[in-house]
Amino acid sequence: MVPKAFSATGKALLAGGYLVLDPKYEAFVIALSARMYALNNVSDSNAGNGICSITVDSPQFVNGSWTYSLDLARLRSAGLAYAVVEKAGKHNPFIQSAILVTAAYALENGALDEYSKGKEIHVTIFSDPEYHSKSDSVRKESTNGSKEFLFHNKEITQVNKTGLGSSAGLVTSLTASLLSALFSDFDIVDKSLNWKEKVHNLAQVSHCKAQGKIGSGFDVASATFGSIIYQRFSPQLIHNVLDAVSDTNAKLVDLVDNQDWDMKHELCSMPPGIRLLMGDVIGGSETPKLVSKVQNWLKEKPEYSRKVWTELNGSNMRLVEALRKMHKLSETDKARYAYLLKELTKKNGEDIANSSDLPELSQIGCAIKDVRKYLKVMTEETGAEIEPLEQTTLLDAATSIKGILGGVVPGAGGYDAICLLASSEAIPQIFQETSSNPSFSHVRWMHLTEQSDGLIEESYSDFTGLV
Ligand SMILES: Nc1ncnc2c1ncn2[C@@H]1O[C@H](COP(=O)(O)OP(=O)(O)OP(=O)(O)O)[C@@H](O)[C@H]1O
Ligand SMILES: C[C@@](O)(CCOP(=O)(O)O)CC(=O)O
Repeated sequence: MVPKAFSATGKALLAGGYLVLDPKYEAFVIALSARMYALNNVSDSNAGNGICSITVDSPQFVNGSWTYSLDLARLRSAGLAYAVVEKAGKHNPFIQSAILVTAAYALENGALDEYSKGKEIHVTIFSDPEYHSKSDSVRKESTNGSKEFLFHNKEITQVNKTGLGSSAGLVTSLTASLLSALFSDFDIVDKSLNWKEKVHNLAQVSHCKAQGKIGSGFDVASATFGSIIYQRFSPQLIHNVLDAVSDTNAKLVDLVDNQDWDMKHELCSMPPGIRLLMGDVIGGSETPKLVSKVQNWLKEKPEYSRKVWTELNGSNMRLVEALRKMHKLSETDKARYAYLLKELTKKNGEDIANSSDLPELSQIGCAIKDVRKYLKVMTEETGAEIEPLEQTTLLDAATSIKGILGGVVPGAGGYDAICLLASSEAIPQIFQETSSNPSFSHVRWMHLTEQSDGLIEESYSDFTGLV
């Protein structure tokens, strides 16, 4: 087998936090250039017959190696939970789950038979620098200089995360890498083979299993499909598979290959010349606490909360529509488009929202203002710090800088990050202005760009010197 490398993207949920948990509403997820990579290799092993060994190495972290033995006979008779064991008893729920679920799918499709004679699959994981805090780390680059990673002197569980969805990227790229080692016809480019959908479905199941809950799945969908308008699948689909014990493998294959997931992942990207600027805010929030406060509010005030959500959803959709219109204009009227971009570098978001002569831009600015207005209502109503005062001050300060259309707290909100829409041309000027502005002293601009594709195949040789 020729070794292959796959990568999946990180994410920012620009619009649709909380609402995305309900299949009624749509959300806008931007895929970001922080990628998680999974490189595979298959070799003969000296393990006994009927045992397949899968090792996953994550060399950027101390103790980052997990080896699982798959007893294929037990896998058939007793099911997955009893047949996959990490040799040293080490725990990485996301890696274990991806192996378990992918192996069950392969077993049921006869793709593990060849491995029963003792073969070893080896996967090496790399993650781009923006996923984790940089403290106490050493940079290393590949021989051709095209990849550069941080090597930490701590275990993965001890390194601070930046909230870009490392587990979703890991599960998605690892699933692709394993499937590519197991199925000779694995191909994510040829759409007719549906492999990308299969990676997505398997990764959703694995991610839910590892987390012990069924989330909205927007992070796995965007890690696979890229920047998208996302509408979730029915949680019952995955419930049924996770609940089944003895007949899981057949149910899993049916879920992955035959069921209608009835979800939306429609490609949607930023208009050219407008960029998403992510600021990592020093501090942090606990998403589950915020979510549970919001859920209490939905129960306590069902009618009022629905009204607020209807308004918030309307604002989210106006933002998506205004961005789409700009995109279209960039193709149909290049001169007008260039003029708008020039004006954006000269004006701030507050002025733009009030500019009747720039309706294309002011629609974006007004939609962002409305999104924030309703997130603020939710903040006050629920007591969850979704857009807390400190973030309001920061976003207002950003909206008064030339070149910035406006910004929001991404995802569940809180103190983690801010997400701004800015003119690409104005970025250097924005960096300069904010570097001397005390309002931004605790903001670190992340070096990220928007990605249209989520899961892609990488060139293996780009990692020479690192593997
Ligand atoms: N490079 C990696 N190597 C090995 N395991 C990893 C790696 N990156 C992430 N993981 C696994 O994912 C876990 C982190 O997942 P978690 O869902 O807590 O964070 P996240 O996905 O980055 O955050 P968020 O959902 O808030 O964006 C780690 O504890 C580890 O089990
Ligand atoms: C609150 C929620 O809607 C978004 C959480 O997003 P993030 O983890 O803050 O990026 C939860 C979810 O969709 O799983």
